[in-house]
Amino acid sequence: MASWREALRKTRRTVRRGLGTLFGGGRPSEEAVEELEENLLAADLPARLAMELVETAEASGGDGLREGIERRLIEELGPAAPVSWAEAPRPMTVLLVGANGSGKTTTAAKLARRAAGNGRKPLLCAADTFRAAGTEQLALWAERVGCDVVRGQRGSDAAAVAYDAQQAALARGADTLLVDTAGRMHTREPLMRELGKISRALEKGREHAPEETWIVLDASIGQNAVAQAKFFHQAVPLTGAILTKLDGSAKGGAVFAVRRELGIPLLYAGLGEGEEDLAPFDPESFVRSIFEEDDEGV
Ligand SMILES: Nc1nc2c(ncn2[C@@H]2O[C@H](COP(=O)(O)OP(=O)(O)OP(=O)(O)O)[C@@H](O)[C@H]2O)c(=O)[nH]1
Repeated sequence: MASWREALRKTRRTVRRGLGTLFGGGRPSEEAVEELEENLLAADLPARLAMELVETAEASGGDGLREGIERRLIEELGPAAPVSWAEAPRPMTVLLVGANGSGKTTTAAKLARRAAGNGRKPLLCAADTFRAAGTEQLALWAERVGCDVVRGQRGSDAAAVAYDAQQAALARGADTLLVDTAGRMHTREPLMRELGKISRALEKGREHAPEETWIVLDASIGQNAVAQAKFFHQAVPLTGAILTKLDGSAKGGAVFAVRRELGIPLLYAGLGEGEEDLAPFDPESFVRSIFEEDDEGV
């Protein structure tokens, strides 16, 4: 599995660029503090938070500055909120939603693998009825992670496919249904309404379903992910967020806006394209990987 440090290389470089001796002890120079401010904003930290850290640096005598900043940021993210697969209800349905290409299909497969690794019996549902390729891709992933998949006909009703998959899960004794939906632009109202329809179809099939509705957000779009997620939240109440492609993004600071403004737990982070590259979101590993010097001194 990709490590946090490896994955957050781009964000770390953005944050640490040109900081020289800022974290080396000694009173920070004005230039170094200015550089810090620019870097934090470039890494897409919310401006409010960046200002606060700059003030901390200005007031600091230098000693323990990095540790102080890290502590503040870890506190800002709040405690980790890991998914407890052992304690989660059985059966459980998880609806995955998000924009085009945000990483839903890949994440669905990664989650199936995790669920299976934690003693559950997952079933994947391809409720993307727009693109045959989308369904095909999930089927390939399912094979790779050794999980069954239920798919609908192209052009069929996504809500009906999800309903049938839930019945199939009950019939086959699968306790964790992961429903992969088609990617959609948050501004396309009919498509957003379809999410509500899928969710209601699941509830019709089984009371309390879907137990979870998780949004899959692409970290490379930075804080724009927040606005996007708010539209989805209106269409279907979200219970958690997964941030993908942190490894390809220099805008990892967006995590703070996502956490604070959405008010839903950050469950997992996508740290690579492989089936194992999904890590329970860990505020401490995240923050430390951004500020700690790496082997190349950056
Ligand atoms: N580097 C990296 N790439 C990722 C991650 N998650 C997904 N991807 C890549 O992002 C691309 C899109 O992923 P998909 O899973 O197909 O996205 P999707 O949301 O299902 O796409 P649509 O169904 O078309 O909306 C693929 O090339 C994935 O390999 C991640 O955490 N890190």
